[in-house]
Amino acid sequence: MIDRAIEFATKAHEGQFRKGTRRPYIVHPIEVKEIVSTMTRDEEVISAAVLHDTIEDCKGVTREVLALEFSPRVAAMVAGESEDKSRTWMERKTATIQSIGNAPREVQMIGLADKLSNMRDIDRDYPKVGEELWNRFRMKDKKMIGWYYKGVRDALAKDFQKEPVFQEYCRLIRKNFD
Ligand SMILES: Nc1nc2c(ncn2[C@@H]2O[C@H](COP(=O)(O)OP(=O)(O)O)[C@@H](OP(=O)(O)OP(=O)(O)O)[C@H]2O)c(=O)[nH]1
Repeated sequence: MIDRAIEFATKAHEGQFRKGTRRPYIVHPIEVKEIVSTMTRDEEVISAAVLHDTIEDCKGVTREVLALEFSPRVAAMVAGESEDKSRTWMERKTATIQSIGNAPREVQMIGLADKLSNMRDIDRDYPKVGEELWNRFRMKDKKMIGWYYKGVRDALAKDFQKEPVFQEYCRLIRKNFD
């Protein structure tokens, strides 16, 4: 199932790049899969990690499509990672911070892996690009971007304190946002 998910996500994200770069988008879901694999061996969770941005970002991919191609549980996990893009940045990020603390463990794991992968990108790009980096994002304000990543960190702290990937996430936030 994991191989099929990689194939599906590679096709779905074809032609997409990470914001402001020529890095093929698929690099990010693959990294999220690798981070999640350090926390679980559950194939459906690992597959959902690879697929986590397909409903949000890929034309024609819906919860129903993923339920048929993979399983209703995989589809539900990916839907749990998807933001409603008709809402504003502030509304979406506030809703994520409020919901992730009480979300099912697998949705939390994929959410944490997603944010850690983004933090690794920021940690790699910030020294090269400098303050211009924040212009890549919808919310161009470093303070607000930091507010969001810290909100997710605080919501997950009680359940993930002992996970090495959570500790790495906290370290990268301190390094780049404190
Ligand atoms: N750090 C980083 N992020 C990039 C890059 N390319 C794309 N992204 C994506 O950008 C999103 C954050 O961008 P914003 O402009 O702040 O927010 P938005 O797309 O949700 O409106 C993240 O999506 P998300 O995971 O759906 O949302 P989030 O919950 O992490 O904000 C992240 O995966 C990149 O090169 N570096």
